[in-house]
Amino acid sequence: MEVVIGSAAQVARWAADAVEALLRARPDAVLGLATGSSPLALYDELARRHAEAGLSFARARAFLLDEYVGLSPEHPERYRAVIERELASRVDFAEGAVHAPDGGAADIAAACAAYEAAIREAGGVDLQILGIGTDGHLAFNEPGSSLASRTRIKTLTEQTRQDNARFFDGDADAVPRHVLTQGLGTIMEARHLVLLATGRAKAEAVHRMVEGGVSAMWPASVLQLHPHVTVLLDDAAASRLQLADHFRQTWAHKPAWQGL
Ligand SMILES: N[C@@H]1[C@@H](O)[C@H](O)[C@@H](COP(=O)(O)O)O[C@@H]1O
Repeated sequence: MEVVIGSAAQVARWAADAVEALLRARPDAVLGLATGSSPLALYDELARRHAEAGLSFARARAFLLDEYVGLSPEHPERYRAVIERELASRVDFAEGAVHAPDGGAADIAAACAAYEAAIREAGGVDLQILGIGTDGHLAFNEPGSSLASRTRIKTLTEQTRQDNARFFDGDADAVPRHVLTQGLGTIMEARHLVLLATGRAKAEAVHRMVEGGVSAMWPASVLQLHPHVTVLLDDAAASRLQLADHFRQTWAHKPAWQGL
C-alpha cells in the first residue's frame, strides 16, 4: 500500500495523473468510478484535461461501485445520475459505456449476478477510484461485510445515512435504507486501486485502513491484502497516521520513473 500525503488539490491531481497515464497507454481501459464528495475534484480535473489537453474516454468503459435501491429513475441522487452529471456528461464516453448496478431491478439477485458478469466480460477493472466512509466502508460495504463478498444488496448503517443526508436536503430518513454494492471481493479484483480521502472526518477510518488489523469491522482494511493500492490523502485525513512522516519521506525520495 502506497500512502501519499499532500494538499486536497494535489490529491485530485495525482489521481487524475493515474487515470490519464492509464488512458494514454490503454485507451480502451476499464475504469471503476466512485460517487460521494471525495472524487469530485478529480472529476473536475479529468473534465478539464478532456477539454484542454485532449484526454479521451471514447474507447474506455466504466463501472460504478454501488447504487441506491428504490430511488425513482428521475431522482437526481441515483448514483447513475450523479456520475452522469459529475463526469460522464463532461467527457466523451461512448453511449452505453458507463455501467451501474440496477437499483430498480425487480429481481435484485439476478441484477447483482448480471453486474458481476458484465465486469468479468469487460476484462475486469484496470483502475478503481475509491473513497472511504467515516466508518471505514468501501463502496457500500458497511462494517461486518464479508471480506470476500460479491455484488449484493446491503442495508446502510444509521451513520452512513446521516453522512449522506446532505445529498437529500439534510433528511437522513430520505436516504434509502438499501443499496446494491460491489463486494469487497469484487473490488479486490481490480488491478489498481486508488483511494482518495480528505478532511479530518476520515482520519480515524484512514488510520484503521492503513495501520489497523485486517477486519470486517473496518472494511477498507482489506486493501492491505491488495498488491497495488495508492492511498491519496490530505494532511487532515492523514492526521492520525503513526507512519505519516515515513510516508512523506518515502514520497519525497521516490524515483521519478516509478510513477504511482
Ligand atoms: N457509497 C459511497 C462511497 O463510495 C463513498 O466512498 C463514501 C464516502 O463518501 P464521501 O466521499 O462523500 O465522504 O460513502 C458513500 O456513501
